[in-house]
Amino acid sequence: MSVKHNIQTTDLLIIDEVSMVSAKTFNKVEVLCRKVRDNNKYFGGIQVILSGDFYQLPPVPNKIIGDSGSHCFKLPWFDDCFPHKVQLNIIHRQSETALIQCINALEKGEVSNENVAFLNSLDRPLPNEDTAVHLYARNYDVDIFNYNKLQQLQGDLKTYKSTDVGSDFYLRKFLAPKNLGLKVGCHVMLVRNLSDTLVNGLCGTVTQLNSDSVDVKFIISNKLSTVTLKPVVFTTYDPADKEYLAKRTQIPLKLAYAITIHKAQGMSLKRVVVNCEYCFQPGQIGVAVGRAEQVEGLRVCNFKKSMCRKHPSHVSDFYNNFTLGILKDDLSCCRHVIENNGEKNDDSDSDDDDNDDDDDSNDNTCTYAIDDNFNSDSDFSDSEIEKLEVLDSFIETNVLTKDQSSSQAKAAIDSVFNEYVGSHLENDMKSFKMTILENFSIFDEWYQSQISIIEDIGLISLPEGEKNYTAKQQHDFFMKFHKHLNSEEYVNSVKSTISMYSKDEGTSAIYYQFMTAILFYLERRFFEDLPSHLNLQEPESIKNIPTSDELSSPARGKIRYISGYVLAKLKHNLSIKIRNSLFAVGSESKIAKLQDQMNILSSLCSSYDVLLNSSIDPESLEETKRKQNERESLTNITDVTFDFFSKLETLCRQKLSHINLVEHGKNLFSYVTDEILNDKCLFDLWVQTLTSNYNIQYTSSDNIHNIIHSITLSSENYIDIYNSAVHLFLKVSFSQFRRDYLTFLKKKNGCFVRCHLYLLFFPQFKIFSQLKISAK
Ligand SMILES: Nc1ncnc2c1ncn2[C@@H]1O[C@H](COP(=O)(O)OP(=O)(O)OP(=O)(O)O)[C@@H](O)[C@H]1O
Repeated sequence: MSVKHNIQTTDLLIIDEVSMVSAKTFNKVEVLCRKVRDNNKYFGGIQVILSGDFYQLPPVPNKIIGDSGSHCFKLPWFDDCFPHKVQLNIIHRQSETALIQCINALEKGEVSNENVAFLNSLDRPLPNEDTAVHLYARNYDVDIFNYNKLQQLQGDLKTYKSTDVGSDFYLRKFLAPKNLGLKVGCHVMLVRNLSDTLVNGLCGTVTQLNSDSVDVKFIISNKLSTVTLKPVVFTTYDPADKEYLAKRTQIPLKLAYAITIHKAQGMSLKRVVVNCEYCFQPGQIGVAVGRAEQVEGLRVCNFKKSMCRKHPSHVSDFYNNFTLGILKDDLSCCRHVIENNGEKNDDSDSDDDDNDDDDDSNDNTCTYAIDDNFNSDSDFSDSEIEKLEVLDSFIETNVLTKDQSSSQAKAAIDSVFNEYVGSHLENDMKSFKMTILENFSIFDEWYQSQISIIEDIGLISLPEGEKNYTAKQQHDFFMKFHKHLNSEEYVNSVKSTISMYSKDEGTSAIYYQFMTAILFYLERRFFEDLPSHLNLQEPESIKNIPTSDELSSPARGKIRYISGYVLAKLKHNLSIKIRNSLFAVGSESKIAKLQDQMNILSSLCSSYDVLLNSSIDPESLEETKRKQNERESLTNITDVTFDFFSKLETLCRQKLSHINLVEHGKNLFSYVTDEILNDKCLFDLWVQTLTSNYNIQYTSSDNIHNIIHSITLSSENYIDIYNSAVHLFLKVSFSQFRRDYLTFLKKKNGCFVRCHLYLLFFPQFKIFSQLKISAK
């Protein structure tokens, strides 16, 4: 049955676990129902019941589709559409008072010392712990636990390899694994809705492994049934370009000895081990502990009071304003007509009540992303997506026209985005790029207007038909272009365009940077043919470089912050490699090596609260915390690790100098990388750092061969991580140098406009190899 038919014939829609449904998704569902049913009542007149607990897990933000993860009740039309709210006060899953009280406290983030003592008392082995479900915050830990568990199970391992098409970025977000390793008797979970009874999240046991299918025993409606599962297609669809970003064909199963807390929300579990490490969301530990039915079947590991976060105040406000409202017998009170409310709701990207202004700009648009983020799998089958495309005829979308100017605009977006790949702004820029493409016409309008402004400036300053422009003509152009950049008209045009995409002040500055980079891209098109032998005055050395000891606490805090980012990024990359290798044929030694690297990286980090008690430099920690926007869950480095990175920072500042820039031009980055990687003192410090944090693991029963093997492996890993950590840190330093250099030129050099433009046009200082700059 098609999705469209389902929407047209539904009378009552029940949405459970609504705390995890974002405002953006919820809004799209409302618009879709209204448009498909061609009925102007909320949800096209479908009666909607929401159930859930907003003190449980909040929605997962998805930057790729511009979803900030706001709660659905923040939508401006929510109260109008849902006038009746009912609170269920009787708890049936648990009966033990201490447990119930503790779950409530955890969900609200108001944990008392008694609660802490109670939770700590639950860190003991369970009877039959082998049969318990283990809950973790991160997919990585879940996959590793399942991998180890399957290795321990008797029997032959069979690996089902997926068939993949598309980008790795999206492929790794599918719940169905790349390599599905199974043994007869293993515990698995269905990761796809296949029918009314075979639903996403259903657990069972493998009974037979066939060449291209798997037999699984499930309990369905209190009866045991064996089902043969064949591969199905998982897809991620890009509504802006109307194309698939990724497709994976795989048997819709996943090992289920461990699952994420997100996946477990809604379950009741008889025996459960909750691992609190890396819990970062408000309500997350409460949800995990709340899965247990009895204290007897609950183990809680690695709990710390500091992990309990409070929900934002709008959640408690929501409950404080709870009211049943006026309930009419015929329920006509629940079927409002939208027209009466001034067309409040459309499918603009607004996902909270601050964004009402956006509405007119996007009237009647409806795009929908099939979004496979880390805990929610697409429930649409492949053929259903094709059917969904039919809906486009109902809905006037801002679809990209394929005319030339639009494709040029897209090329501009791609080119500018590429400048940020690998930088700390990459994710933000990617998210903005996706947002633009979703609602392309807003950007395109701005883009076309800027083209005509620059063309005007060009025409005035650089007469058509001339082959070589004089220095005066070029100067004239640069000055006018610069004047435009600083004009109120330009600033307002960018601001108003951005405001149609986002109201979040935190991201606006970054988006502003993106739009201005687009302008430089446009300008560059005029100058591709210009002779590039302009003379530059030689600037003085940029600034004095402080030694590690002279660094101020904000500077130390910044080094901690950047190093934390570098290590987090390396850990993330490693976890992707490990997850992709699990169960791949012949990958055991590779996995062991990568896991060792992960342990080494972890040994360089520490949690914020541990650091606060142990660090000799609490001042710089405060600064790091401020830079991390009060988010203590981000990666922090130990004091010993700090010593290494501050030495690295000093070296970077010494090597990234004007003299080296003049000498090495566009090869500056690779020159400095080689120099630093070959610095013996730095490498010595690295080895000291690692050996003081990390011990090579071997047991007393290991023979000498095994011990030497471990040492060799660890030494290789030390070098691998050294290379990647230095390389990434240097990239960050390099972009900082670029910014400092620009500022310097702006202040000190009369030709700053020219430099400024060239520096921005030619990443990696390419232009300097062509310019005649001489060192003193
Ligand atoms: N009225 C009832 N009488 C007896 N048992 C009930 C009743 N309602 C629910 N239960 C039992 O309580 C347990 C929890 O129910 P349910 O999963 O519906 O709660 P929930 O509020 O959705 O929980 P959560 O949101 O934490 O997942 C289940 O085992 C269910 O069978």
